[in-house]
Amino acid sequence: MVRAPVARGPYPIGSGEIVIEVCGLTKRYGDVLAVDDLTFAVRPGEVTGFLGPNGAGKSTTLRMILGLDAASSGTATVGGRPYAAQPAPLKAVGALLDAGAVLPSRTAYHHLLALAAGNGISRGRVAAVLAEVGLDGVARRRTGTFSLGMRQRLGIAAALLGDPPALVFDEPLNGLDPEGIVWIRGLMRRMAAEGRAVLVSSHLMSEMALTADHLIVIGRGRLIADTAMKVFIDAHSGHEVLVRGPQVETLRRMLPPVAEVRPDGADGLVVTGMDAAELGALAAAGGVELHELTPREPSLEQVFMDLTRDAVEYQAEIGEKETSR
Ligand SMILES: Nc1ncnc2c1ncn2[C@@H]1O[C@H](COP(=O)(O)OP(=O)(O)OP(=O)(O)O)[C@@H](O)[C@H]1O
Repeated sequence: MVRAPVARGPYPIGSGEIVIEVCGLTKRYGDVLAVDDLTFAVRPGEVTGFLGPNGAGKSTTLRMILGLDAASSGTATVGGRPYAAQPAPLKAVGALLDAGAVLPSRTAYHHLLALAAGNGISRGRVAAVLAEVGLDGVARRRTGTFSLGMRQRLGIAAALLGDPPALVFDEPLNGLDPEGIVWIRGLMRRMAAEGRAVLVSSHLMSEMALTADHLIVIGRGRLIADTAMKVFIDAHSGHEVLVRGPQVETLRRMLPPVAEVRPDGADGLVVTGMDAAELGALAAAGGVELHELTPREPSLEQVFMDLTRDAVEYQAEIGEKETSR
């Protein structure tokens, strides 16, 4: 399938080219299988949401992509090479993993300048990325005085320093105020529109629904879903109708076999397999009095929780065993 270009930018867009590729990736920590035979690809021009409950293996996967942890087996590559084989890593992939990992006595400018010098990046890029993240006014301040939101912006400036075609963000919205959240969402969208591949982890579906074009869901280190966000939303929305009234039992007996039904309180039914118009018409034809007829969409958060329930229960069991020791 040929994908339409989403915007002009310095990177190839819509070619379907894979920028980050994970193949059979596995990581064991002693008895813990943190990442289990994971395979997925991150494409340019898209924000790919990397979603999973706490402990699912997201950070471990990102750390292996970035060469910070060695895989037990399998491979993770950026632009076709493992991170360790990148001639200029900051020019291949920019990452925001831990916004706190900055010397507090250094100014923002000198922090970025040291990174640039170590990676063969020009001094001019430092000023450019400080402006991009809105820190140019505080460039000469020590980072120890920065708020979490400012440290997060500095971490993103560092990620952008090498103007890389791939960006990796681990839970970048954690702890941010609403303004910071809106800003990072906008930045991720902008980076993708420029043609970069953006991989961003989160444990909240609601965040991803607003930001990501593509979704990779993991649980217990394993792949659960790898799908376009639109396909995911379409597949999981608009299938329930709540019906209320004094004669819902009569309506229940009139329903065709395609309808599935469960009670909701004494006078309500939740019907799947028929839309509100079909149900309303059926009730009218049968002379059934209705007091409510409401299409309901399960929240994406609910769908995500259903998808990953087994993984979460597994984690809870482990937790219980550990605490009962
Ligand atoms: N250095 C380590 N040593 C031992 N076990 C580890 C180590 N790092 C991670 N783990 C375990 O690997 C599993 C996956 O952890 P990971 O941090 O990758 O998950 P996550 O999806 O990023 O979770 P969260 O959303 O809580 O950050 C967990 O069971 C965790 O306890």
